[in-house]
Amino acid sequence: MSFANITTEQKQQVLSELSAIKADFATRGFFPGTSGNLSMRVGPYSPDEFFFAVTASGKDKSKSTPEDFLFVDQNGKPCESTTLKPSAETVIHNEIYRLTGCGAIFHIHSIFNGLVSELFWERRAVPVEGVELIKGLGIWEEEAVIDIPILSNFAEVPRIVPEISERLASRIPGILLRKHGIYAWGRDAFEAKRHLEAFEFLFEYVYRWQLLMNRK
Ligand SMILES: CSCCC(=O)C(=O)COP(=O)(O)O
Ligand SMILES: [Zn+2]
Repeated sequence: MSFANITTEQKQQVLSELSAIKADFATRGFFPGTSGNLSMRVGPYSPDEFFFAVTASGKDKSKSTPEDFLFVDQNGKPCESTTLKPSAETVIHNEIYRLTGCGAIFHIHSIFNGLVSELFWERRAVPVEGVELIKGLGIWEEEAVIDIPILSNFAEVPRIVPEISERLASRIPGILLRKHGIYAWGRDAFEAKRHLEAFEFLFEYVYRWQLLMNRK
């Protein structure tokens, strides 16, 4: 199966879903200073061969243009001739697709995800206990207790990749990079968006709970 076998309709469907999510996230202030990146897979999947649309690097993600996305392969190489550069963090998307076979991955930077990543850095995970919105991550047990993994962040993005396979926890659909941002994924864009929103809610909840507990 090569990229040439993927139909124009399949590609258009992915681009239109991603554009809608990008516009929605932009109105919510999820892309400060051009940060963040989004991707969605298209066509069949095997860990050795897959294709996805990803945001172009360094763009103002609150703007909608015909140059917002490009298609890349499992090595992060563009599938079509283009002058666009894929997100500088495409290698992270590649590794998450390779390990999980998921259908979409969304990454944003926020004050709360940055703060909790530092607050809980020593334990390398953000603990969340019994908060209802854990169900938004697809974990339905009563009073669930979860640990959201925090990974090292490096300016040289490929250095982040080895830790992903070491730390990715099967039931938690996301990883937090220290003082950087959250990567959330799902079977499709709907699920990845629900996971991202649930993570962001839980990060703010945990942060505020810590403040309450530690007030004098
Ligand atoms: C300007 S934010 C620093 C890069 C980053 O963390 C990010 O999410 C955006 O990078 P991209 O190459 O995807 O635009
Ligand atoms: Zn980032």
